[in-house]
Amino acid sequence: MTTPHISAEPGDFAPLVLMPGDPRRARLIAQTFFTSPRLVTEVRGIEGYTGTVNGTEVSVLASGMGMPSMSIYATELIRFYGAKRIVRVGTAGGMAPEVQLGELVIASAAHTDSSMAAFRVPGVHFSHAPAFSLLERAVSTAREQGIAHRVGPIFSSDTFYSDRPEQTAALAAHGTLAVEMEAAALYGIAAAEGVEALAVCNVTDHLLREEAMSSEERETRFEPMVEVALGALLS
Ligand SMILES: O=P(O)(O)O[C@H]1O[C@H](CO)[C@@H](O)[C@H]1O
Ligand SMILES: O=c1cc[nH]c(=O)[nH]1
Repeated sequence: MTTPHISAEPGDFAPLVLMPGDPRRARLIAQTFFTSPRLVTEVRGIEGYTGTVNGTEVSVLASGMGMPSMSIYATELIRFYGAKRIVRVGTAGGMAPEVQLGELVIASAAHTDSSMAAFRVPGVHFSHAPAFSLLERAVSTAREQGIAHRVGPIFSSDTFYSDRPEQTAALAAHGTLAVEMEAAALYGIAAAEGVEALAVCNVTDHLLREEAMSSEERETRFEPMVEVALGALLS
């Protein structure tokens, strides 16, 4: 059995899955952290690998960019491949003034402008939240390993090139730490499907300041983020 977007066979994916947006980051994560990684899918260049970490099977699958793409891959992973815990390992732009490049943001909630949110529970402004168990373990791992991090709400946006500085200011004024483009969809799908999800993001630029990592740094500076994500997934 394969799906329209994943060519893996049943059993090829572990129940524990890391999801970066970027397929090259998926490959680098597998090469860096997994013992005996094997490629299990590469439809559309969206690479997925399964290997072991400290003897436990773990998979990584890129989500692509944006909530429609994340929704396709997360739904197929859960419904057809038995994923039970998914941790997004992404990049994000700082929104709150205190957020610094290179820090991790562990998302305790995800606001969104996605129209998908309006259809999740009709008539309700659905709250997109992670599994507390994953959140708690991620925070403990970051603390134990001395990894700079912040915990709080993020904004999952449908727009990368936003022309609405007033929206950024208002979100920051409401305690929003950073912006990315997938976490709310993952949290909504996980809630609907009865599985656990979390997003941990590396801050690679800042919307209020002229600061940004290069595209190479965005792709390669992921190790603290993955350590924290694995701490959450494997405990
Ligand atoms: O680095 P990833 O995980 O792709 O995450 C962020 O980067 C992309 C935009 O450059 C969006 O997918 C956003 O969510
Ligand atoms: O979605 C994203 C990701 C990184 N930086 C941003 O500004 N936006």
